[in-house]
Amino acid sequence: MKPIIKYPRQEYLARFSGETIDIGEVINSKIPVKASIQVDTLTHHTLVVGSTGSGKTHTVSIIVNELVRKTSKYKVLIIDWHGEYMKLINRAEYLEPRRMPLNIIEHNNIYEFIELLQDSLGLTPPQVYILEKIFENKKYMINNIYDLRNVLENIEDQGSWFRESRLSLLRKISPLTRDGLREVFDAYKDKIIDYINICENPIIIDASRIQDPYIRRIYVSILLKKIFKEAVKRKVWSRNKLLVVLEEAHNVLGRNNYIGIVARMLSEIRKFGVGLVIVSQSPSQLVDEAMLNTNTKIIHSIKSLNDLEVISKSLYLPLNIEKIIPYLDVGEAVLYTRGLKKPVIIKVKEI
Ligand SMILES: Nc1ncnc2c1ncn2[C@@H]1O[C@H](COP(=O)(O)OP(=O)(O)OP(=O)(O)O)[C@@H](O)[C@H]1O
Repeated sequence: MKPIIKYPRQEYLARFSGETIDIGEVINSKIPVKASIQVDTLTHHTLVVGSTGSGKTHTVSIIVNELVRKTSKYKVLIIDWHGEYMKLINRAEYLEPRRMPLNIIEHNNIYEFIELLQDSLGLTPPQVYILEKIFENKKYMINNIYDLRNVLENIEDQGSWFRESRLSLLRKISPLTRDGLREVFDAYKDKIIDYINICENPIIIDASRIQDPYIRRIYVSILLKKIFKEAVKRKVWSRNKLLVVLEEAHNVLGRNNYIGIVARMLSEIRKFGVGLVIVSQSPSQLVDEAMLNTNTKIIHSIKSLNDLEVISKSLYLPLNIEKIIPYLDVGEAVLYTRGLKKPVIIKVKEI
């Protein structure tokens, strides 16, 4: 049973510059005040955490809807892990992954592709070696994942270690070539960047349509890599910014299973106008970069001691706020963002 909790009388000391979006109200403040986030802060990344059912998806939807209502400066892409956003986002463009297929083998970026497979499929050094040798050999014309599978099936073994590693590599790659995935991983050219640029409304990519979470993770990682690389290479979102919502972020930014290229880009990507909203149930499972590189933090109710400890340490939370976090009601959260002197407890508004 929830104990009776006395919320502290809150002093709201804020100094914002530029445009802001309102996401709710400060609870128990001396005078009624809106809980706001500076629009410019969004490219400095946002972390939204909380136990299941605490209100994360709802809060992210409010941020997106308010942002789109307030300014046309941002494009929005939601990578929807569980397919929860469609009904919550105003005027969203909804896409299944097979309508946004990815060209996963890019010859000018082959080592990055191998690294990404290494992280997402858990490849061993011999398996990485085999992939490098295959791609370095001009004899093989590999344009898609099916060509790669063919080469792996037919390449001559150079000893027993090679055979063993080749076969287990084949077992890891084969799920990507299953029926129904051809449209997802076999694009001649990626359409995602052009689509983001022409689309006026928030885009939701419903990753949950890829049923196997192992393959979903690979799709999401490759999608993020494409967006980040494009931002760095062409500075496409330097003026028109892009907000990317990454649900269930521990799947690609998990402490023990992160995708290296995505984690590394967290600190860099803001310079190129891309802001991430990292959403997860468990902050303690996330790589340190996710805590360090997020300027805005929204913490819904958290029950686990490990998670509480990570949050308290990174925000220097005062004890009277820290001890309330496990008992916050659905939709209530601790907000800390640039422009606020100290974290405040808020009630996120209804949709
Ligand atoms: N601020 C709010 N005002 C009113 N209702 C809310 C608010 N926040 C969340 N809810 C309701 O609480 C329920 C759970 O919210 P939500 O799905 O956002 O939680 P969650 O943390 O994303 O859960 P999960 O981790 O399971 O996806 C939903 O029915 C939602 O409509």
